[in-house]
Amino acid sequence: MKTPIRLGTPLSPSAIKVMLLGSGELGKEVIISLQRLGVEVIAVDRYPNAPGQQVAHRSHVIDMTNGAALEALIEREKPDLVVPEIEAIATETLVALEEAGKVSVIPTARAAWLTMNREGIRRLAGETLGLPTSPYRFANNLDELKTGCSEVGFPCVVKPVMSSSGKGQSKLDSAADIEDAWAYAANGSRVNAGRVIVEGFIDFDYEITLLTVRAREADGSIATHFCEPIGHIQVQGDYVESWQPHPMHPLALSKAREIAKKVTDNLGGLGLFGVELFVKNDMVWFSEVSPRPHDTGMVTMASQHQSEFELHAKAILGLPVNVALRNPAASAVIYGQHDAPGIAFEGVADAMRIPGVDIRLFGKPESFKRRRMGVALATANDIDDARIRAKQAAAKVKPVIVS
Ligand SMILES: Nc1ncnc2c1ncn2[C@@H]1O[C@H](COP(=O)(O)OP(=O)(O)OP(=O)(O)O)[C@@H](O)[C@H]1O
Ligand SMILES: NCC(=O)N[C@@H]1O[C@H](COP(=O)([O-])[O-])[C@@H](O)[C@H]1O
Ligand SMILES: [Mg+2]
Repeated sequence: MKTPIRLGTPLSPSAIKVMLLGSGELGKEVIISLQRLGVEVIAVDRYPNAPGQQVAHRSHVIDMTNGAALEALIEREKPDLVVPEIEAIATETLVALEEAGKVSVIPTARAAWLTMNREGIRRLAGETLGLPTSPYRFANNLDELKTGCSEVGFPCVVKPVMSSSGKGQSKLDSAADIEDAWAYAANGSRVNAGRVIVEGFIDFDYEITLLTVRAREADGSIATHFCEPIGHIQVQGDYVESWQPHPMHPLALSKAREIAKKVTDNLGGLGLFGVELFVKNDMVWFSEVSPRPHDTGMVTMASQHQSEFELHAKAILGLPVNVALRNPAASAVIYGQHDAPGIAFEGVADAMRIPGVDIRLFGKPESFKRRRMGVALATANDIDDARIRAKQAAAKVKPVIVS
């Protein structure tokens, strides 16, 4: 199916219909951007009233890892574009539907399939493209994990091959940690328990997300655009703070862009990618890539003229993009802090009184202690001040249980 270049009227025969597979906080912002262009949006997730479903034209709740259920929904809705928003999708079904010419997947069904599984993208990057990565092994059981750890060496990091936001991930300092890591990975896996990657630990100076956009040019070709690097801090494999622009040595920046270009060229299609890289001096390692907006990229809602969500929406529709920075900014995560449905948030006004601060609350129907429920955004003259403001603002927002 060709990329639409003519926009329509939603809920009419001229409508451009886009189906989001996954409708969390990232999808919600993509949907808002699509809505602004009069696109008809169908939001799908595994539970009702997901953030993006609250702002879409209509929504469906299905098990997106069930290929038959996914195919039936796509056949029924006949979207022009299918936009994966999470990894845990029956991506082999998307590959088959795309091959049959029944649907167009963003950026491509193959990209969604390869990046759903750490093995797919790691072998592509490390073995096919020859990009620098941490040393790695895969394991299907405890014995294989023991062998893998001894080959990779300590410290190392064990992760389920299918998981995100640090779920099931642990750092191992010695062989004494292997059994716990295996059990933890089996619990944290989103789709299939039982296969893990063990990666050598990279003692990086800092890590970045390089948002990379493949967008249509006036002559019909596809050009690659790089946003300014986003620096971030992760705790237990989950992002807690990000900022843009992260200053980089020119050589490291050019290596980062070269890696991002190689991997996104191979994945192909149109849209925004979050390329995760580790940096030490002028050495750069590829870590992983999301063929979609990235959680650390929420900072772009405050830092860029066009946020990563607007860039994704525009690029997938075949429209031109502007990746320019507007001003330095930072983001800090607001966790639920309680296990409860329908929580409330106090202190939002106090947070917003900090100069340059804005708050986003995602509207997730149920809170968990470590579930991301909102984000504080802050602009400033430099990233240090922006980070201070964002963290202060996030700390002022108090999730409370409503009895
Ligand atoms: N090999 C490694 N060496 C050093 N740090 C690592 C390594 N692998 C992961 N980490 C740390 O853990 C974080 C999360 O890892 P990774 O991105 O692989 O997990 P994830 O579950 O895919 O997270 P997300 O879905 O949020 O991107 C990294 O951003 C980095 O801070
Ligand atoms: N690192 C990936 C990431 O941040 N994905 C974002 O989190 C949502 C799931 O949140 P939940 O687990 O709270 O439902 C996803 O739908 C996506 O928006
Ligand atoms: Mg990651």
